[in-house]
Amino acid sequence: MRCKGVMVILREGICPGLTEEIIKALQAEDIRTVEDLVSSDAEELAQKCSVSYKALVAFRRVLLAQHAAFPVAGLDLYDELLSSTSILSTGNPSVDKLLDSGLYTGEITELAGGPATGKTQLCFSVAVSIAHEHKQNVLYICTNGGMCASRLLQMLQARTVKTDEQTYALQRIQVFQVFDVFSLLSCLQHLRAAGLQSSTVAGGSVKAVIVDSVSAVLSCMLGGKQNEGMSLMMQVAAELKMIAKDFNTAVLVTNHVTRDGRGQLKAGLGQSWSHVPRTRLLLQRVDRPGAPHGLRTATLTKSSRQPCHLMEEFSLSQQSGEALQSGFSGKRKLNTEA
Ligand SMILES: Nc1ncnc2c1ncn2[C@@H]1O[C@H](COP(=O)(O)OP(=O)(O)OP(=O)(O)O)[C@@H](O)[C@H]1O
Repeated sequence: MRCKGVMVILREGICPGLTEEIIKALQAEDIRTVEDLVSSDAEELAQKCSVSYKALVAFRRVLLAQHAAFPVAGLDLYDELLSSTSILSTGNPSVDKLLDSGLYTGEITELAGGPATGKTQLCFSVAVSIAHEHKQNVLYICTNGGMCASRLLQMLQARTVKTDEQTYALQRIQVFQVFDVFSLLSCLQHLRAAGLQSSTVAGGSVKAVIVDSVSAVLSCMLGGKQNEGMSLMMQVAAELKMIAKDFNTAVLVTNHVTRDGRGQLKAGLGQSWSHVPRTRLLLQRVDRPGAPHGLRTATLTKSSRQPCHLMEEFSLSQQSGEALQSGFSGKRKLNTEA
């Protein structure tokens, strides 16, 4: 069951008939808040503080109506969650395996990795997969000038030869170019205020919001003595969380990486940001001799569903239904710390 507002202090005027005298009598029995009153045994309390049982029950009914949300059974809440959550394929089977089938709506997922590790290619793959396979809208916010429409089309062409299907899919991907944190924030605020809908030309709902990359506009604002960068970062985080929750949308962000004290790779933007994404994948290049050029690893470094440190290898040319060049993809255990 869920309740809200029950920590309200009992005071005169809060409920008809609840006089100062009665409040004092209740306080003498350690009943100080609405929560205390509604969770007490009315019969016992009536005897202890000489207030009529009928009056106490009436107070409880009024106060519950005023201060508590309609109670909902846990099972109903769970059913609601199941029916409203969608799992969206990323278009990359190896990455889907790590994410326990794909991106979950209502959550923020992060791709962290160094330069050219395939973050943008994977974002393209997600956009194409959602627009073409799921026939849903995607809002793609590009902060680093990395948007490449011809690459999106190339991925679509690998999925369908029908030009009208390619056109519809491209229409479902709305691209926003921003170049600093202020324009990112105002873009997110505008999209949220508009209910994510006004921006879609193809109709239908928005299933994913992609920000490639958050670190490109945030990392330059952090550090030094000023707290402004941290405050802006947490505002961006709050907007993304609200978008994910309020519109039941999958949010995908990309981040750079740094090294910790032991030289291990870790996602950038520091401790405060590290709590923002619910799931994080670390992308890395594969440099072993003879490895194909586009071979990458994805390692699960944060997850509430799967064991962390699971790793998959994949080829960048394998995205969104493209032909698999490397010829393998396998799950492994990695011995590094998140
Ligand atoms: N059509 C393609 N097929 C296969 N690989 C490609 C294709 N187009 C680009 N690439 C490769 O993708 C890599 C770049 O990946 P991407 O731009 O996704 O990296 P990134 O992690 O976003 O990097 P950055 O942080 O620098 O933006 C390059 O190595 C490039 O060779």
